[in-house]
Amino acid sequence: MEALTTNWGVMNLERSQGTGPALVFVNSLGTDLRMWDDVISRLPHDWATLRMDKRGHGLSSTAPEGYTIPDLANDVIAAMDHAGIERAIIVGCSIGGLIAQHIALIAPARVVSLVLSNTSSVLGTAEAWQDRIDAIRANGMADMADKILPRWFGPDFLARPEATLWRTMLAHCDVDGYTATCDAIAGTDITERMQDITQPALVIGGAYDLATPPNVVRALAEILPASDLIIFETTGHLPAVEAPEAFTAALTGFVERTQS
Ligand SMILES: O=C(O)CC1=CCC(=O)O1
Repeated sequence: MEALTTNWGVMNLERSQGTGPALVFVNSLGTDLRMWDDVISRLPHDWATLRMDKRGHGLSSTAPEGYTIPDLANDVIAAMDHAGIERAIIVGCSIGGLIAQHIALIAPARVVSLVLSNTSSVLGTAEAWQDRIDAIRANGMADMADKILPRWFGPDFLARPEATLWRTMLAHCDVDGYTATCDAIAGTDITERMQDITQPALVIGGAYDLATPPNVVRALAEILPASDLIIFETTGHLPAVEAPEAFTAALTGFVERTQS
């Protein structure tokens, strides 16, 4: 764990050094950097990794509301600067994938390639996000966590005791941090700019994903100029948690194929 002081508060980072490829991991809404634990522990030991808790998530400070996805992309770039990582493979899940796409647009020289897990160029509708924000303000995160868990996980993982741990992570999320992040997602649609992302991309989906279903993920792969697509048959929205072996195999295969 490492603390990076920013103009909005302190960002929690974790990194490992290595002489191999550098990978930067960006997590989803309501999760913290632990979502990548079971992937990072399976990577070749000489690969360098960096991950962080977004504003209002995990051990990072909660920033005043009103920030955007480009602000969150600049937070990742600041973390890369701090870690001395000039170029990296950016691996993002859901909002993390949206942030990764923004990094490719605003700082293309920093991006070797993209791994876009369970994401799109636009996530949900502004109305649905406002409904979620209103519901959380009225009933709290624990109530929302019960509704979100079946969106996160396929039936196999939902039946396992570990699913409860992920519900707890979500239920403990800071309300202001979580809702400000929902608001940032609600204001974002970069579909028109996707042709400008020319780096190789691996797009990953899950057959049981209710948040970004396979048709949404497939459409993202089709719109990106250079992409491969994998749909996992047993997972939902968080395959890095549900099926870390398969996720890591797909990730390492892609990195080895596209490394330049
Ligand atoms: O919480 C959900 O419904 C799933 C999700 C949407 C954006 C994100 O990062 O996770």
